Amino acid sequence: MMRLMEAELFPSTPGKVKIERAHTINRQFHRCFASTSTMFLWALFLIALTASYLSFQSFVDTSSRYFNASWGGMHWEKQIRASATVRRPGGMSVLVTGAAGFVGTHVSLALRKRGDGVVGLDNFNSYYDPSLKKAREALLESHGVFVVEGDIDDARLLAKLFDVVPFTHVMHLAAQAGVRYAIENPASYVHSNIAGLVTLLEACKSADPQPAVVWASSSSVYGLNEKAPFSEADRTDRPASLYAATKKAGEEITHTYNHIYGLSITGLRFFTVYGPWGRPDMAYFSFTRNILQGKPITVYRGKNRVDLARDFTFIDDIVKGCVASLDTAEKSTGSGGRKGGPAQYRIYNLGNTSPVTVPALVGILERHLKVKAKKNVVEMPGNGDVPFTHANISLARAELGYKPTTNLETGLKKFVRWYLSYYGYSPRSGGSAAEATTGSAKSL
Ligand SMILES: O=C(O)[C@H]1O[C@H](OP(=O)(O)OP(=O)(O)OC[C@H]2O[C@@H](n3ccc(=O)[nH]c3=O)[C@H](O)[C@@H]2O)[C@H](O)[C@@H](O)[C@@H]1O
Repeated sequence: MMRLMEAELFPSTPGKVKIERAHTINRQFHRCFASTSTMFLWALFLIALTASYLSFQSFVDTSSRYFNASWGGMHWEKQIRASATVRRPGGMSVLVTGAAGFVGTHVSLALRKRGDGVVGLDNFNSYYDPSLKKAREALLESHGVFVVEGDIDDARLLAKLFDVVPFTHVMHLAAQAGVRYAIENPASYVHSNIAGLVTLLEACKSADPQPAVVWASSSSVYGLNEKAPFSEADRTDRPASLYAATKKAGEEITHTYNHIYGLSITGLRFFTVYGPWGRPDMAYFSFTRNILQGKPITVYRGKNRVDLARDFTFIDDIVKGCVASLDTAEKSTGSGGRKGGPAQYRIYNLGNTSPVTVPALVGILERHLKVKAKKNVVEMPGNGDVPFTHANISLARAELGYKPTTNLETGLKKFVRWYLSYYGYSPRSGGSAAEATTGSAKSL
C-alpha cells in the first residue's frame, strides 16, 4: 500500500533515476518538490516544442501557398504595372477580363497596339482546349500584355489588382459562353456570368477611381423575339437558354450598379462572333475540324424544314465596336462606393446585319477547304437554340461609328487560313487542305 502511494507520489520521469524508498519524509518532500518542478519544466519544454512545430508547419503551409499561388509578390506587381503603362497621350489603362479568350485576345492586342495600358485576367478553364488559350496568352505576352491567372469571382485578387493599378476602364469579356453547354453544366454559367459578374462590379464600385465598364452581353437575350431585325428596344424577357438568361440577368445587374453606385456601363450584344483564334466549341470551328478529318457534321434544322440562320460577325468588326465603346464611355461618377451623380448606361447590338443560313456557312467552308462535308441534317433539339438572329445596328452606327465591313465569305477565308497554319496544315499547290494534312496536324 505504502509502495503504491510512493509510486503515485513520486512517479518516475524520463531520464531520472527511480526514487529510493529509504529516504526520510523531508527528503521525500524535497524530492517531491524537485520532481514537480522538473515535470513543470518538461511540460513547458514540450509545449514550446509543440508550439514551435505548429508555427513552423503553418509557415511552411503559408509559404507554399504563397509560392504556389498564381498571383502575388513584388515581381508579379511589377509585371502588372509594366503591362498597364499607357504609351500614348490621353490613353487608358484597361483591365481585360477573359483576355486569353477569343474576343479578349483580339481586343487586348488592338488596345496595346495603339498605346493603351492593358492587363489581362483569365482563369484558363478547360471548357475548351486550354492550350489554345495558352497560345493566345503567348501572343499577348509577345506584345507586352501580361495576363494574370485568376478568376473574376476572386474578390481578393480583384481588390489587389485595383490596388496596384488605378484602371480607367474594365473590358469585361470573361464568361461561360456557349448556348447548348448550359444543359450540361448550368452551375458554370451561374459561377461566371452571375457570381463572377457581381464580384467584378463590387470591385469596380469600390475602386477609386471607379473605372468605366464595357462588357459582353449576347444576341441570345432576344430569345424567342420574332421581330426582325432585332433592335435594342425589343423584348428580351423570353430567353431560350440558361446562357441567355444569365446574360439577360447581367444586363439587369449592371443596371443596378449603374443606378446605385454611379458606374458607367456599356453592354454589347455580340452576334455569333467568328474568326482567327476563335472558339473550338462554335459551329464554324468544329465543322472545319470535322470536315478536315473526314468526320460527319451535324447540321440542325428548324421546324418545317426551315434552315437556321445567324448574323455571323467577324472578329475585327467586333473589336472596332469594343474599342469605340471604350473610347466613348463616360467616366463613372462615384468614388469609395458612393454615387456622385447619374452615370452613363448603354446597350448596343454589335452584329453584321446580314444573316446567313447554317447550310450556306457549310458551303463556304467546303469551298475554302476544298473538301465536301459529310452532313447529317437533324431537327434542332430543344436545348437552347433559336431559329435565327439578325441585328439592327443603327444605334451602334450612330453613337459608336460602328460599321461592319467583313462578310462571311471573306471572314471565313481568313479563319481557314489561320486554322490551317495554327494546326500545322501545309496545303500543297492544287491539293485540298485535307489531302495535305497527314501527320502534322495538332488535334484539338
Ligand atoms: O450570338 C451570340 O450571342 C452567341 O453566338 C454563339 O452562339 P450560336 O449562335 O449558337 O453559335 P454556334 O454554336 O456557332 O452555332 C451557330 C449555328 O450553328 C448551328 N449548329 C451548331 C452546332 C452544330 O453541331 N450544328 C449546328 O447546326 C446552331 O444551331 C446555330 O444555328 C456563341 O456560341 C455564344 O457564346 C454567343 O453568345
